[in-house]
Amino acid sequence: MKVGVVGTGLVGATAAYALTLRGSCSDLVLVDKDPQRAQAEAQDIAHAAPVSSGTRVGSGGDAALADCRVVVVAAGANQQPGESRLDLLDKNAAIFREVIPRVAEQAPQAVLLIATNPVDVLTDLATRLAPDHAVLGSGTVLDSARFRHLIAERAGVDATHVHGYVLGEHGDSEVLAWSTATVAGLPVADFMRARKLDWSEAVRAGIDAGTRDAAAAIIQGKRATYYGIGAALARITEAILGDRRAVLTVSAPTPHYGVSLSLPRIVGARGVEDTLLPTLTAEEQAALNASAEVLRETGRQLA
Ligand SMILES: NC(=O)C1=CN([C@@H]2O[C@H](COP(=O)(O)OP(=O)(O)OC[C@H]3O[C@@H](n4cnc5c(N)ncnc54)[C@H](O)[C@@H]3O)[C@@H](O)[C@H]2O)C=CC1
Ligand SMILES: CC(=O)C(=O)O
Repeated sequence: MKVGVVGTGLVGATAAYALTLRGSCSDLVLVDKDPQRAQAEAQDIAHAAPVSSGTRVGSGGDAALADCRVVVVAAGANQQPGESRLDLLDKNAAIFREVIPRVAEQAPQAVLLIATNPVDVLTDLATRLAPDHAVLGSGTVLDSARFRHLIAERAGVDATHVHGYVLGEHGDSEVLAWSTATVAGLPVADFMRARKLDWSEAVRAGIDAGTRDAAAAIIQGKRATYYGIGAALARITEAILGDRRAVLTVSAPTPHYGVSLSLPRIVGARGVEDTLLPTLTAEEQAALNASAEVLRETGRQLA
């Protein structure tokens, strides 16, 4: 149950911390182009292990990734205030062309879990660079969590009892699939009506903006996001290690759309085990088609 994290900046280190606190794996190895950074993060996180899970945490070069079952890739630049995720494409694609073949060689059995942005386009690229590996991206797992959190606040219930999927790009064109949203098993609109809670257009618009613009707002306030994605990466990793068949909106190559994007998928030992096609309204489906086109167009710029 060994996991590697490549790129131990804010996202990679926070994912490693979450994996350690949750006891997701027995061994964790941190790798970065700055070995001192990886070593220092590993030391710091290792000090959380005796008071949490006992996970063995270390660092090393690429060779330390041998025997990993999952490698989380969070290497690369993050957004500056005002930048979109797609603006990161050129620099992070260059990093991936260098990093992914090395990771694939050192960790031949690993599922590669991509976090670096733009995550959908880089999931496609990593799939091409590591054709013998299972590859998936964190996709909209984080966005779906943001969506659920905001609905839960309005509904006044525990967010773990709220479900709902964000589909398509992890980015500006993402689709909040309201028709999939439920609270305690009820369609969200029915729940709100039954509880006499405000479910006006303005409330829904606020949830849309709060989900779609969350990253920009957090980056404006503290320059980066990392706690939400750290927990999401730990959750996806656990689904793979434990063959949990968890339903998560991860990103993966999707022949129907000709690109990697997020749909609800069953995640297990081989990464994506199956893809679910939710019944969407005509409006949601049109928005998903448009989101796929944004990603296809961005992918063409890369080719
Ligand atoms: N998928 C998602 O939902 C999210 C994705 N991200 C993305 O995660 C990525 C990382 O973000 P942060 O950790 O905030 O950035 P950061 O700048 O804190 O860390 C990036 C790390 O990558 C390392 N790195 C760069 N080139 C490398 C190479 N060739 N080999 C190994 N390591 C290398 C750097 O040394 C640095 O430690 C960004 O692309 C960011 O946009 C961030 C939040 C959410
Ligand atoms: C930065 C980013 O992709 C996010 O927080 O959603």
